[in-house]
Amino acid sequence: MSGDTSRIEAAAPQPRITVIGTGYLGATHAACMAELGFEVLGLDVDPLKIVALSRGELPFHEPGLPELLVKHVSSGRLRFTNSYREAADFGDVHFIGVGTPQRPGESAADLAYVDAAVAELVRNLTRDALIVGKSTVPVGTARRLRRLIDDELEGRPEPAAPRVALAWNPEFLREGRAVQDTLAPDRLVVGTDDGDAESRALLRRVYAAPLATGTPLIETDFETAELVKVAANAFLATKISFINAFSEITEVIGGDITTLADALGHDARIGRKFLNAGVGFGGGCLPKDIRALQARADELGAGAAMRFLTQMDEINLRRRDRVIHLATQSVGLLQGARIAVLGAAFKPESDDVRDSPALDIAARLYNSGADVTVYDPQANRNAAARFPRLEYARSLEEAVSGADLVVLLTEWEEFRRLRPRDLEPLVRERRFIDGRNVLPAEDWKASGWEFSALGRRADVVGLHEVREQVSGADPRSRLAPIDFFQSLAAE
Ligand SMILES: NC(=O)c1ccc[n+]([C@@H]2O[C@H](COP(=O)([O-])OP(=O)(O)OC[C@H]3O[C@@H](n4cnc5c(N)ncnc54)[C@H](O)[C@@H]3O)[C@@H](O)[C@H]2O)c1
Ligand SMILES: O=c1ccn([C@@H]2O[C@H](COP(=O)(O)OP(=O)(O)O[C@H]3O[C@H](CO)[C@@H](O)[C@H](O)[C@H]3O)[C@@H](O)[C@H]2O)c(=O)[nH]1
Repeated sequence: MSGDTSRIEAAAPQPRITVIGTGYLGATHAACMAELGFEVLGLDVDPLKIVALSRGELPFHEPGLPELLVKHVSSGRLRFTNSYREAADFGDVHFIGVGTPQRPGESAADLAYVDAAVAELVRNLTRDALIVGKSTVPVGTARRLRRLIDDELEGRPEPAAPRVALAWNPEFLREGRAVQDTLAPDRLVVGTDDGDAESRALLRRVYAAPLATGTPLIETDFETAELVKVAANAFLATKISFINAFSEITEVIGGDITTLADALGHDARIGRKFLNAGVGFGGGCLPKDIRALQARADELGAGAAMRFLTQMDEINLRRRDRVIHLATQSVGLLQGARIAVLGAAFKPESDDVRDSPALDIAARLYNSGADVTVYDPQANRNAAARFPRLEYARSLEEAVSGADLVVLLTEWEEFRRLRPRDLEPLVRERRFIDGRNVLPAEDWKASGWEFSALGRRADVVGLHEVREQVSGADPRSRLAPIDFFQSLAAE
């Protein structure tokens, strides 16, 4: 892709670009725009982020991005600021990539950051500009922002009033593959009002490089563009929950969930991707986006159509309960058990712990009295900021030392390569739960491990054996075993 940039550089003058909000999405977008040959200014309200980025230091983990950041900060093509005035004076095209998190205690998205960013930008604009929304928003947001922009401009003296256009260009990048997904996306979607030809033409110039290599471009209205984004995430979440729903069946009756997924995936109409059964989806996108979609559909009086998403969410969250249940069955009593949790990020190749199944499970095990040590190759710092009371190990070996149970919850390559003999000299008990279905169960069982995985019938000590273990010499037997058996019976 970078091979195409010389042609773009030659075609001066290029529009100057600002990216407002320099988190996972915005920092990636800004660096990739610079890679495509544009002069770029990134803006964020977080002063620490701006200081770090201006020094060429990426404040999060994303493969390939540090190199691009250093390259373009050094060349001067990529700069960062916290001044809206500077951004408004600089840019022809302003991408909005601020957060749209779930509102605390509600399902709906919090649009306060998007509204504030657009309002602040427009307030400072004295020249014509195209504002391009990239944040994931509920359908109807762009049309509402159009009115907000018009209201903001109303009353300005005529010669000074700039012309401000708006387009919606949702982002589909995945964390861990953000650079590739931005430079060579599967598709580009651009929503405009009334077929706004000028904005479309400008964005075709911005995206000339990916378009030249055949990236499909879908030019449509605001509503369709907004909906493509949330529909894509809803579909992906549904695929994951679909296979995980079958896990609940195979866990009872037997069967192999991975073989089932492989067999389904051979049907080209279904496809194998996103059918990996395990502890399910987390992160800063899929969970909040399906909840926000359900909430928006409810507001629009179309809630019944999206009700299945609530079920997808429930299936997803039940996977976390299943791990707690397996862990309890395995160690007999969580109170005092030493549990090593491998993984804290919501997925490998990311340090993002937003709504991470791994970290949620680790915290729940801890809250049930287990002595939990977490190890993640990249996310320990973010995890510790969220749950400072958990223990964090600097290595896999340190995490599993003396463990009564090892639980794999994020499938980093380092964990996928694990073999029984790597852990045997370190653990206290040979017990393993594979929460991502990435290890060969038979090898572990053959080495004498009690090994269970999601989507497979539990192969852990049964209730009878648990009873014996707890009433035996184990000091944990003093911790209310009666309550424990009653709670098991109640399940
Ligand atoms: N992370 C992804 O993989 C991804 C992919 C596609 C879409 N999205 C969407 O992109 C948006 C951003 O997600 P993210 O993961 O990058 O979030 P993030 O929290 O990493 O980054 C958001 C940034 O916006 C900044 N910000 C907040 N208010 C601001 C304001 N008024 N002006 C300037 N900066 C402001 C924050 O300080 C933060 O740095 C969300 O809508 C998300 O759903 C994210
Ligand atoms: O078969 C699978 C695939 C994924 N996951 C989990 O699903 C979550 C999301 O994974 P992924 O979609 O790869 O990560 P994100 O970076 O959150 O990307 C999603 O969310 C982004 C933000 O909206 C979109 O831009 C992307 O297209 C969309 O894939 C993670 O917890 C994964 O562990 C599974 O459990 N099983």
